[in-house]
Amino acid sequence: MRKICLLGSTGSIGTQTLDVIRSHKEEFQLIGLSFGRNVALGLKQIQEFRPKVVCVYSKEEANLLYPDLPPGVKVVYGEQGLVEVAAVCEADILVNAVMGSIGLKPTLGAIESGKDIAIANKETLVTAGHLVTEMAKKYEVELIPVDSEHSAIYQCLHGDVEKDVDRLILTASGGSFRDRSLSELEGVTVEEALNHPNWEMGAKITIDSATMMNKGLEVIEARWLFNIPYEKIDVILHKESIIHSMVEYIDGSVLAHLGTPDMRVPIQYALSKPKRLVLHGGQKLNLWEVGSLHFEKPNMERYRCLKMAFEAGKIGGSAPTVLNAANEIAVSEFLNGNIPFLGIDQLVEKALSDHSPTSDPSLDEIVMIDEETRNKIKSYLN
Ligand SMILES: NC(=O)C1=CN([C@@H]2O[C@H](COP(=O)(O)OP(=O)(O)OC[C@H]3O[C@@H](n4cnc5c(N)ncnc54)[C@H](OP(=O)(O)O)[C@@H]3O)[C@@H](O)[C@H]2O)C=CC1
Ligand SMILES: CC(=O)[C@@H](O)[C@H](O)COP(=O)(O)O
Ligand SMILES: [Mn+2]
Repeated sequence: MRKICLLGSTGSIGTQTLDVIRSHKEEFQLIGLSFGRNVALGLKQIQEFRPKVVCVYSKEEANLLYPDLPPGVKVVYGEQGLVEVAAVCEADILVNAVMGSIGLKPTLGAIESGKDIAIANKETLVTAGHLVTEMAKKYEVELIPVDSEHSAIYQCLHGDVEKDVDRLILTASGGSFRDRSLSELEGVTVEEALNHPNWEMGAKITIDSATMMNKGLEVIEARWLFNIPYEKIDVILHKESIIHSMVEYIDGSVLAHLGTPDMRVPIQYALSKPKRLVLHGGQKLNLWEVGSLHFEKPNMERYRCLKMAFEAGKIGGSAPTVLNAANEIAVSEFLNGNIPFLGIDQLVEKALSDHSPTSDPSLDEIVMIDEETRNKIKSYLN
């Protein structure tokens, strides 16, 4: 029985993780969970799964929970609470499915307490990949990818990444505006941007897919998860999202992972690997129905966020921290209707050009630079 702690239980990845746990009760037990402000859903989850410890956004949400809380459930809150639930609870594995760099400290805390990390929360690896991977090595825990592309690569990897692999090839759907030119993006609405062609996901990642910042963050995520240089990471447009990513070996062989777009597959594999379990309610891939698959080289001038992510990744140090923090705020401003869609990459570009990167930043430096960047973006808007 694998004991699981889940951060971000009310979100897209969180609810699908609970589906997996629910459908394999003989394999998995939920020990701790966290959510933010969705008390109504969070309470139902607590009543169903009876975790020992729960973290919510603030004291306000904790107070809303108390009257209906089953006996024996401990409630904590805030950033410190997230670290506590991730580190203290007696789980074997942490599923980190919160959105944003708020996931960094709980990840480090869980690693220090010896838990493996099933990581969906890519922003944590983007903002501080060097710290997370160093610490995982030190405490001998595994970082297991949940992101579909990285899970695909993980499943295609055999042998020595350094010696045998020529390239990782990340597939990209192109997002909601893939059939429009840059000039056609002026005035697009939040609703249009949230209409992803292949995946149903949380709002922030859906906007990231539309700007292709998602793929940029995934390039940086791949660099850290697989300890591979940027020169060996490529992105290819593949509009069907059937091939989830590929590994090209030095002998020219390319291994790919295919499947219908369903995040429960990589979530379940991260929890059960190397064992494979039946995906209850899943749809098998029917290639006759799919018919053909398409591939295209992305135009870096069209997908400026992807270009900036490659550049920031190659600069390294604190540059990816700035890229990520600026993007988190810019996306939230777009979702709140305060800036146009095309304002997102402009704000990220400005934040990067105003920053002098520090090499090998410490945790304190990362936290400071992340906060400074968020404030800077808000000041540009004022
Ligand atoms: N959705 C997907 O298919 C994929 C997602 N990912 C990655 O997984 C992560 C989660 O994505 P997704 O599930 O789509 O996101 P959602 O927005 O759907 O869910 C986010 C979860 O995090 C909680 N949360 C958000 N902010 C805070 C905070 N400040 N403090 C505590 N909890 C918080 C939310 O709580 P509440 O709603 O209760 O406020 C919710 O439970 C992201 O990093 C994303 O990039 C990666 C691959 C695929
Ligand atoms: C499901 C998943 O892993 C997402 O990150 C997905 O890849 C988004 O799709 P695109 O970024 O390719 O549009
Ligand atoms: Mn992905």
